[in-house]
Amino acid sequence: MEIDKAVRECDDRRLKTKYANAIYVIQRALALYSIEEVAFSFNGGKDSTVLLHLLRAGHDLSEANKKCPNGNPQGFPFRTIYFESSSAFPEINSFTHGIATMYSLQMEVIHTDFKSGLEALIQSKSIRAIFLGVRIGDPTAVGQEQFSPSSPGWPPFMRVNPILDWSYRDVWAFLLICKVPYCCLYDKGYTSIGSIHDTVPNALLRTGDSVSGEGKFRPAYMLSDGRLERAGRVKKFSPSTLSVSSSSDGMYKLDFNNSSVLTTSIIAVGDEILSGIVEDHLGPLLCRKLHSIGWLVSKSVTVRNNIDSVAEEVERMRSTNDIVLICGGVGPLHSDVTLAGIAKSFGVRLAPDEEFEEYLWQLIGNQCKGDRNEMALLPEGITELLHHDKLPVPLIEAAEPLSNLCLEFPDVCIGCYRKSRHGPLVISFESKDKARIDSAVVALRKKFHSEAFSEIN
Ligand SMILES: Cc1cc2nc3c(=O)[nH]c(=O)nc-3n(C[C@H](O)[C@H](O)[C@H](O)COP(=O)(O)O)c2cc1C
Ligand SMILES: Nc1ncnc2c1ncn2[C@@H]1O[C@H](COP(=O)(O)OP(=O)(O)OP(=O)(O)O)[C@@H](O)[C@H]1O
Ligand SMILES: [Mg+2]
Repeated sequence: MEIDKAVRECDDRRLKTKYANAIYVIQRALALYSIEEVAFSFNGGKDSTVLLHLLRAGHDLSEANKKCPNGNPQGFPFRTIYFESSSAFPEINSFTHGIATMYSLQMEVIHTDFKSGLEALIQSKSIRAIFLGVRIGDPTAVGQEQFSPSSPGWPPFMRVNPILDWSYRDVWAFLLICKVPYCCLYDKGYTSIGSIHDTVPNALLRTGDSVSGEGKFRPAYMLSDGRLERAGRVKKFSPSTLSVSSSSDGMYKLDFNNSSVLTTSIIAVGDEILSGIVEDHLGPLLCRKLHSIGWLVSKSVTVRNNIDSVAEEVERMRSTNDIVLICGGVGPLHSDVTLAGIAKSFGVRLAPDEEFEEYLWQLIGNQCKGDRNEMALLPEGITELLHHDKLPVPLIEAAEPLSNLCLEFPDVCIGCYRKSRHGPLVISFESKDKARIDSAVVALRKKFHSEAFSEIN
């Protein structure tokens, strides 16, 4: 099967993992439901195009596992449903029908609304599970798992989401590596496609510096920050009221000509700021930058380096702001608890992230003594990481000895911070027992070369 071969032969480790997981979900579904009981919901969008080819591969692999006597089984065996609407883009309609012909899909075109169409399908066709190209980050994915029963009030069926954890980047890596056809709108700057009434090309892909009038757009796969996939969806704002451009300092600029101003809050994390040892320079700098691009900063606070303080503040702020910016405590040191606090406020786990792991691997490779997997933990559900070459993860070598030191001296409060991005790491000790501080300092000195320390007070 060409899809399986293309992915196996590519050198994109992350895509291989995502592919293997998606195939596993498909095969699980095919073990739980007979082929007559499943349907594939196809609408010509990029996510459902990925799913079409995964289903082709997944089915072939299942057949291969069953040692199909004819070798390569022919045809696409899944009932396919397409809710065709007069407000869909003509390019989407013709692509969907063209693909149905090209891959011999048994496609049923439904002209009713989703609920009635699904009701009829379930009653008359004994469908029990439907494959969807829903991904985390889609507004409709909230609360969904790879297997999620339909919502209350919907006809009863299992929603199967094999690409739930795929990022925008994974989708494009797959489509390009497998060299499969996709709808031509994606080559014209569309990055996520709804109806003709709510979808325009993504302004972040506009070529040249003009942000108004007719323009040319780069293809969807050129969008570097997948979190902005839906910037071309204009449900809440009419196209005339919002424009997005990127400025020379790399910040995105949103221009509104009405009163819809983005509200943001800033959280600085750091005991050293609250102890008055270090001044917070980043908060005021961010306030100036955000103000200059027209965002309203409603609050700027500093919290202590502990998971609950971070979680409580994030919880409070995220309900009243469009964007919450948090800085400090995101490194690899034992005192860096910001990510754990964010995870707690969203009620999710910290889980190893393959993309972050790969990034760390490229950054530190074999120098890393600790468990790379453990260092690449991020709140589960993050689908996009922004890469910034000038912001490497520093202090990795210091992380493991310092966390061991904390285990050896649980009664001493050991803090770490830097006064500036490139400044030395300051390690502070606090305890009522001066002798314990002295012992901890001696133990710390043993863990590093003497030249590693510039000053000891
Ligand atoms: C096969 C299928 C099953 C769906 N099941 C549900 C469901 O269980 N619960 C729900 O709220 N919406 C369900 N929807 C609706 C989608 O969540 C969503 O509203 C629809 O895909 C339109 O997305 P858009 O507004 O981004 O274009 C279903 C849609 C389809 C095609
Ligand atoms: N009109 C429709 N007919 C059939 N299935 C649909 C329809 N609309 C949505 N779906 C299902 O819901 C999934 C999620 O839709 P969504 O719009 O997020 O993704 P997409 O259309 O595949 O890609 P894109 O995000 O680029 O628009 C689709 O992949 C498809 O499985
Ligand atoms: Mg779509």
